[in-house]
Amino acid sequence: MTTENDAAGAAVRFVAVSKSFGRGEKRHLVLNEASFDVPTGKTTVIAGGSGQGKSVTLKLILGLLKPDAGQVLVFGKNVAALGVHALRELRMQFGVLFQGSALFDSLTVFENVALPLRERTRLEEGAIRRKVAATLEQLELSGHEDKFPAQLSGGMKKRVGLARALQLDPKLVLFDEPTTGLDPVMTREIYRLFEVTQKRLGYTAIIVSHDVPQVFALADQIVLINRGELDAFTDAGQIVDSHKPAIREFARTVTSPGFTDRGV
Ligand SMILES: Nc1ncnc2c1ncn2[C@@H]1O[C@H](COP(=O)(O)OP(=O)(O)OP(=O)(O)O)[C@@H](O)[C@H]1O
Repeated sequence: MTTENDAAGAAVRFVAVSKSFGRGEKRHLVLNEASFDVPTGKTTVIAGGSGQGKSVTLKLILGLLKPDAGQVLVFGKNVAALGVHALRELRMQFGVLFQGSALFDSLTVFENVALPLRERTRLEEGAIRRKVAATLEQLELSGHEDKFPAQLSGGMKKRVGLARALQLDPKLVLFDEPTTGLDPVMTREIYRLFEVTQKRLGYTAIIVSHDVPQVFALADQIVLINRGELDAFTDAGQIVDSHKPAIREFARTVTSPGFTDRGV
């Protein structure tokens, strides 16, 4: 039986989690007794084909969806069992960067990044200004404080989104397709800045991405989802050895020397 103490060392733990949508013949099983741990302070990449359950996995962690069976433990807490207040407290420790960057068009770069500090802390204006300036510098956005999102390139918008996600010093940062719409150069740039900030701040990162196999280079752990099956690996080379047929099938769709060398 799983207890909260078992989760020490794992920021997130999925214990035999099942999730489906629809009923009867239309029932669609997205996760079938899926289990994996997200190690604290490390980077876990979640990959899989379209519609395989990557975003559902993130939503279960955020408490936006509840499992049909099993448990999702975040920092040792069963997310589905938390009340509104406790869930809000838990989410205070999360940073989130989703596809569209979700910037407010009517706010400047500075105000977008300052928003979480204004809404969720009691910091004084001077402290807010110093903190935002420091983050903008880390993300190479100094000098752009007074611009509006419409004046920014796609890559800059993502950087502003990342700056905002990091404002509350999160312990866990969730990235859902952080490079959507970016060219390869900007994509590399975002992942470079991700690595810089993660090294500096030490947060646990979960990245959902289609940039396979490129994104595997960032991963301490790779979680693959295909046809309801989920398997976790510490090295891309191990994927072909999965005992789960649906995962081996997904590996066949991924072209990289790591796979082809192994005859997949
Ligand atoms: N609220 C919902 N109601 C019904 N079905 C849903 C709901 N959320 C997700 N699904 C279904 O669950 C499956 C997994 O969806 P999910 O968004 O997690 O896929 P994904 O792996 O993130 O795909 P993509 O890479 O295309 O974003 C899909 O078939 C989707 O239609």
